[in-house]
Amino acid sequence: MSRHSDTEPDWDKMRDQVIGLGKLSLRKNHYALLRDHVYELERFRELLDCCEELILIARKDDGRIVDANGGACRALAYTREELLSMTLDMLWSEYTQAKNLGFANLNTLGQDAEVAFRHKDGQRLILEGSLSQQMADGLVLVAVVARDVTERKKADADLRDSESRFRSLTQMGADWYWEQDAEFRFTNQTGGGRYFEYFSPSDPIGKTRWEMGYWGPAEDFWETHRQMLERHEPYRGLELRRLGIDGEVRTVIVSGEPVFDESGQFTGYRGVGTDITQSKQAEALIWRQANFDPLTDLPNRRMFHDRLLQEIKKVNRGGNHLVLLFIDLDHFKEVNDAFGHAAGDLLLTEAAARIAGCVREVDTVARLGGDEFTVLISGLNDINCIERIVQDILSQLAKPFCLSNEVVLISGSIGITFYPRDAQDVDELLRNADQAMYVAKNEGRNRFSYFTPALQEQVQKRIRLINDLRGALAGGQMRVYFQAIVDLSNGQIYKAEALLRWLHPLRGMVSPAEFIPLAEETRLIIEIGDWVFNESAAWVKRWRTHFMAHLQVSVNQSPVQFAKNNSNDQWLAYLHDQGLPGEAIVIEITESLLLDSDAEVKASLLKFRGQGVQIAIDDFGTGYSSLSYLKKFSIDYLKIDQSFIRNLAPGSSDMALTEAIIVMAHKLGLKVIAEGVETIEQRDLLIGAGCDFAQGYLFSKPVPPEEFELLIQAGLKSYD
Ligand SMILES: Nc1nc2c(ncn2[C@@H]2O[C@H](COP(=O)(O)OP(=O)(O)OP(=O)(O)O)[C@@H](O)[C@H]2O)c(=O)[nH]1
Repeated sequence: MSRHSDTEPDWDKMRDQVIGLGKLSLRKNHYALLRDHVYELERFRELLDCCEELILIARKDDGRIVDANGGACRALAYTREELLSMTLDMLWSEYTQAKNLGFANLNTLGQDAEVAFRHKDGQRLILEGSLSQQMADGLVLVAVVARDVTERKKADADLRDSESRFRSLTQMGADWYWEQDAEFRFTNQTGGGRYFEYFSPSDPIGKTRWEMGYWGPAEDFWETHRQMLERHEPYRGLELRRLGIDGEVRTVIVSGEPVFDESGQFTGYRGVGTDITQSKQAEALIWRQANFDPLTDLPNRRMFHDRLLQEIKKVNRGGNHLVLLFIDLDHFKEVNDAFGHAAGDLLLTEAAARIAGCVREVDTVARLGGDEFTVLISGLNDINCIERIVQDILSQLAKPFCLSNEVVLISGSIGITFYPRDAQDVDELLRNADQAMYVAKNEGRNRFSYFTPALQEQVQKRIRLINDLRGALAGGQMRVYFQAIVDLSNGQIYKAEALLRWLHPLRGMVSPAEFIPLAEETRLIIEIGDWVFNESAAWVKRWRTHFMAHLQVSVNQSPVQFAKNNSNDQWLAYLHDQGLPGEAIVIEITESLLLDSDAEVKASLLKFRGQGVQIAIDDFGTGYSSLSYLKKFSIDYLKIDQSFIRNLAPGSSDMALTEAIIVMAHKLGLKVIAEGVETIEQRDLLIGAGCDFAQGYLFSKPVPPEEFELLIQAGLKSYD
């Protein structure tokens, strides 16, 4: 142990503080020299403690730590005392292994190496530094001088990770990343998938964007864009197009932002690009499908509506007249029925082309659906030339259509309306054109009709009537009248026809000719027809029970009612409920029903007949008067139309026709009823011709059921 005074240092203590070798090499008799060394060492020690690097000295053999500086204490969170009580492998788990390998697994002894130490709290610290061996007093010491690079390594790894993520994402996706210098020339481009293969040269490096064949949405686009670049402004979603080597235009979206260095100096732009060609194409396809008719390639109803609206706005801003033509092909259904839907399609396509050929490019020809087309003609100074255009369309449509192996003749009916003369808005204009077209149809087809104020009045009246008709049944305004049908052999009432009457609260009696077509069109006839049937059945039941056991009532059934599947079943069920036999009822149908007939109509008629209900053909002679179906559908009665009876005179053609019908019907086993018999002469001629039954004013007008009942009771006064 050494002695010491106040002025003299405590050598024993100092000796302990001297780094590493001090303790072993200290000699007291070298005091003066030593004192200088000690001061020097103390300063050195302080310096080493302050430095951020870790310094650890340990015995190589057992790894015991013999010295540690302040940097080591701070980095590892141990006090110096703690460290001096530890071995190196407690901090560095691979120490023993590294030592056994002669530290060969470290880069090289004495050079920068990277080792993992353990922090006091268990965390892993990456140290980068050197490892050296020293000899002191016969001992081999290992000196670790290192820096804690954990944070830096982590930041490097994060950066590498994020770069690799970015790289793999840009490689995988169709988007790309680009950089430009201060002259807006590309310096880098990454990603883009196959996009750049569409262009030659595909490499943009060294070029500006406008040198690469892109074009923008407007003619002066590049000028404006370059001005913006010069102002170093960011941009988003710039849509550009470029022609690819495959001849297809490709669309890209580009976004960019200016880049500045640390001194605030502008160094260029960087940004991203996306090829949106496919989505643009899909968008265009969807738009086309939504706005064009796929069969004829003409604008469809929706597009037509838009264009009509635009044209109306132009007229409202002071433009010329606007003309709307509504074209419907005549009897087009027959083309489908006779030659098939595919042939119908061919005809529609050809008709579309012919119509389009009659008007200017600027006019809109559209297909609203089915065989309906519209033409919008705007900016006309002289509206008189419309008739020439319409005539041209009609004659083009009337020319033969060659469909595969067939030559088909067809025609069209056209309605014409003017804006603003005929309507206030799109819907009204279209509706009026449609109405005018219907007038052309009703007047015989293959012609045109203008929409006129009278027509407008007619249309409004029609709309009012339809509205009133909707409430007529519930409002108790409907009546069933009965007209007697007499047996011409004895003048007795044998049957009656049930006839619908509408007693309008304001207009009085509305003619069936006026409201029945409307009821059919609106399908109100189904409900009304059921009511007529039920009423008729109820009355005939009463009359059969009290007055005339064999009385039959005929009820008219329109094709619309036939089209409703279960109408007939319902009627038969009602008869059954009333306890009435089928023979009490005759169903009157028109020839056209049989002409258009399908298997369902036939089945339906057979079902009636199966229940004893008889079938009569109404208005015979006015339609096709085809004989074949009379047999095919097992018809019971023919009703000769009153137009033949009206002019019945000996030797007249109507007389000849009437006689022929009667003979033919009898040969086929059918009975004949003459309609509209008004005079005794007509009656006698019919008796002479062998007609079975007759109805008409001569015998009785259609009368309310109560009156008809009196008729049955009283017998027919006019028959004598
Ligand atoms: N081939 C074909 N037929 C169609 C198409 N769309 C609708 N139709 C048919 O076109 C027909 C249109 O008939 P309508 O206009 O009602 O009647 P029409 O026979 O022309 O008789 P009128 O118009 O009274 O002269 C219907 O039979 C539809 O089934 C289509 O795209 N292709």
